[in-house]
Amino acid sequence: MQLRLGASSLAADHVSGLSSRRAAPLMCCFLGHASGSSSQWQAVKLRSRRPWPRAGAGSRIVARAGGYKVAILGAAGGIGQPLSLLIKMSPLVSALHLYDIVDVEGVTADLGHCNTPAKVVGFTGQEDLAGCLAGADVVVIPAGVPRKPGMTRDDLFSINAGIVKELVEAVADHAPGSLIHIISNPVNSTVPIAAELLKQKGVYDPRKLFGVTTLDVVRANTFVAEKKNLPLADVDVPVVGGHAGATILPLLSKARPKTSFTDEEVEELTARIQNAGTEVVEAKAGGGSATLSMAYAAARFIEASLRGLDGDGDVYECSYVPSQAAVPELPFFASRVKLGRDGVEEVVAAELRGLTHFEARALEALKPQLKASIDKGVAYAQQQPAVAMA
Ligand SMILES: NC(=O)c1ccc[n+]([C@@H]2O[C@H](COP(=O)([O-])OP(=O)(O)OC[C@H]3O[C@@H](n4cnc5c(N)ncnc54)[C@H](O)[C@@H]3O)[C@@H](O)[C@H]2O)c1
Ligand SMILES: O=C(O)C[C@H](O)C(=O)O
Repeated sequence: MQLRLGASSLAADHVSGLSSRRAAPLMCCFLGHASGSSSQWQAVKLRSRRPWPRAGAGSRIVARAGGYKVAILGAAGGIGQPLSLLIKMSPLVSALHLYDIVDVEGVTADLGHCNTPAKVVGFTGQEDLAGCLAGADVVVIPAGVPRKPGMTRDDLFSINAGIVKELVEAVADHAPGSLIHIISNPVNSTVPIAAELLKQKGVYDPRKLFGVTTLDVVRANTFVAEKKNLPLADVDVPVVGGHAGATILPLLSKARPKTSFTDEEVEELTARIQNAGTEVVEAKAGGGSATLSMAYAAARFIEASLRGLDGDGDVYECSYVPSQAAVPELPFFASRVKLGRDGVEEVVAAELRGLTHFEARALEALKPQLKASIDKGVAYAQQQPAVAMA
């Protein structure tokens, strides 16, 4: 049984009591306690559906049944804590390593009392990074400062670039084969920074580097379901481009189920999805940015990645990845990707075909902004001397 958080989730069907692996998958969320035996987990069946796109004839689930090690860097923060809890609940995870520069001991002790199988170990201070990262299958980086009202994500660059640099260099040294999920903003620049640093260290595998943009999809699904009065679990809206303002491009014309929108609805929904982060920043009034919805979204993306590693042949999520398959002039772009045993197996570039006039115009408009953020990240990393960790 697997913890499933995403609309495009597909996993072992005994959660739902379905007898056939070919049966339509269910989106479930887990409630309450887990006794240590995964069969005792409670699942809420929200709906039964097949994710986009349809499974190919050869798709199948070959479960390694978990045993994965996930490391979370920045685990004591606003995102890190609820994310750690959600990952502690995943039966796919046997080891959960938590790293932060503060407060990690308390978080580790607290989480360690949950009777789910993953063993939680806390690490703090640079000298502990090696132990935290050794053998990690997935490394998640939510470390960094969040926005306050009036700031853009790019305003975080000067602080977060250095944090991401330090942590990615440690991943290169101690967990070079892991999948790396970057949450720290500005994602449009921090992912290019990571790519350059991994190249400098000689361990770059573009299939294994991800900017986490799942929250944009989660928001788009929620807002579209509300607007069109659709069952939440039915809705799947691809969001492409990047993760800041106008670079966030929801493709409403490609939403599932097929839905028609007026021009006003497209404009209103697109603007809401693009500004949703700011909506939360303003509502928190200086208390930070999205943490709970972000933890939910990151858990969904981690779970999808683990299912890919585990051999599930039908896992798709949107993510900001190093690939020019979708837009040749942009070396990083958020697309729907197929996740497999080695990370990205395929970038679904076809999704950018047949866009509406509105979407095509928005895509053209976002390119200079996204390119500038990519170039800024690359330039930063190229000016940095690489540091080997002990
Ligand atoms: N990708 C997205 O969709 C998305 C969504 C929400 C927030 N974010 C970003 O995530 C980041 C974190 O947000 P938050 O609300 O959790 O912030 P937070 O301040 O609550 O937590 C950040 C944590 O990082 C830790 N940290 C700082 N420097 C570190 C280092 N060198 N090594 C390890 N840990 C370190 C801090 O101690 C803190 O615990 C921000 O940059 C925010 O903009 C991204
Ligand atoms: O808006 C932010 O600064 C945080 C995050 O990128 C979000 O989209 O919520």
